[in-house]
Amino acid sequence: MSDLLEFEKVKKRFGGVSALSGASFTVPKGSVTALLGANGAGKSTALRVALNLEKPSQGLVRVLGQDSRRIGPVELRKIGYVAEGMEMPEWMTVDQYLNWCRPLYPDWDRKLEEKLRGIFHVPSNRPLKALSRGQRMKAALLSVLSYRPELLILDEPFSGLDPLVRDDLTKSILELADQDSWGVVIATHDIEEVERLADRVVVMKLGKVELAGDREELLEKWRRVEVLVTDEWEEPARYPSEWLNVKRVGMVVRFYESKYAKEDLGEKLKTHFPLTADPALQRVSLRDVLRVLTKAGRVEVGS
Ligand SMILES: Nc1ncnc2c1ncn2[C@@H]1O[C@H](COP(=O)(O)OP(=O)(O)OP(=O)(O)O)[C@@H](O)[C@H]1O
Repeated sequence: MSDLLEFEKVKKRFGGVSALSGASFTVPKGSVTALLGANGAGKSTALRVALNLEKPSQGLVRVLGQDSRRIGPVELRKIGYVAEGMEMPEWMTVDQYLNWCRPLYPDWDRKLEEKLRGIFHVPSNRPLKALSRGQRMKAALLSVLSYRPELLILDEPFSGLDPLVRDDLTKSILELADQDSWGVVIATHDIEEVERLADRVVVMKLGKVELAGDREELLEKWRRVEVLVTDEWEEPARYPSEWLNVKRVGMVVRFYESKYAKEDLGEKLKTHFPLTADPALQRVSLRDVLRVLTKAGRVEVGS
């Protein structure tokens, strides 16, 4: 099994609301997959279906190779789930909470727990209800990372946290991701976090997957192109549909090529800019790709 999580044409309806409308994507072993999309795109629902907190109305979700509707304690011991605003036993102190969690997980790694405590500095004798948002998130992550889950499912874990806390959390996750053959799926609006953490992206829109794949492969297909035109140049009636956000400012035409292949782009440039010299090509960031696609109405990512 190389995919820890597989969604096959999954639909989920809540009464008249379609939260998932045929979503398909995978989270392979060894990957950190970011689940992106505007508010209401279906990210949390997808993760809840994966955890069997909701049943799919149609389609199939496999989690660690099992139909999500059949997963039970055995699988759940290998899955870590942390979501913003998740319920925790508020009256327990962090120490009591970890003491309570430890025997539930045969793979609990005491050394790793100590190491993470050293990094996170969560006040151990304070009840969970008295912790700040960041401290709560750290306590929650501590309680799942310590049993080295095969699949870590995070729903908006960093929203509203200060940059230093986010750094701590990101580092700990990446450290684990390096060591083990495990996988992470993280629903987020935070593109910066995605750029640092994820090697795969899945972008959802209205319950469907609009774009999915390896981050580097995706970025390799994109270039920002700048062409210097002359007075004789006549603007073509149409540009190739894979050229997005085409703009002319003075004698410069700029656009984003979204299906970059060196020779192919050379040919297209010759056709549309026959008289011009070498164009300037630049690689782009994931943030740019998502911004341009959002503008073109292809996807929505939110903030
Ligand atoms: N229990 C529910 N009952 C009714 N509708 C729901 C329920 N859960 C989710 N929905 C609806 O399903 C759609 C998808 O919601 P979901 O929470 O999965 O989106 P999301 O991508 O996680 O959004 P956000 O980024 O705002 O967290 C929304 O229209 C939401 O209102």
